[in-house]
Amino acid sequence: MRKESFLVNRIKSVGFAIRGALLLIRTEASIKIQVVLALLVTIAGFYFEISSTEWILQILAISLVMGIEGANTAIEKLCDFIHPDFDRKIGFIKDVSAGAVMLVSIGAVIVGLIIYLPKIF
Ligand SMILES: Nc1ncnc2c1ncn2[C@@H]1O[C@H](COP(=O)(O)OP(=O)(O)OP(=O)(O)O)[C@@H](O)[C@H]1O
Repeated sequence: MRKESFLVNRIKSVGFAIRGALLLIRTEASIKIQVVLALLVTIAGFYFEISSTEWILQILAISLVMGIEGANTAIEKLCDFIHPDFDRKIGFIKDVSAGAVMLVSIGAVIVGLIIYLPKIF
């Protein structure tokens, strides 16, 4: 069988990644909420005319939370696939994975407060 070129392989990988991101947004409730929040802070960014540095921090915070949420979802699905029954170790893995989302979310909220509180009050 003919080996596909490096470029064709890369383009296919991007296609799989886009399909994964769309699946995530279509199927996971938590990421839907994060998408809505991301849209709201993006509107706020334009409304309050935040600086380039603030845009960079805001975009980093949004993508970090969504990226870790995606990884958390993948870990949960993997756990459910390899061990659908109740297991203390699976519970630990899922808790740690959810904890990672919570940690970056706290950071993102703090970034948001530092950017917007001085502009609102
Ligand atoms: N197979 C299992 N064995 C032990 N504990 C589990 C198991 N499945 C879930 N848990 C516990 O329930 C918690 C929630 O797990 P679940 O997979 O429902 O995640 P979730 O955060 O509710 O995910 P989502 O709402 O995105 O589907 C886990 O963090 C873990 O403490």
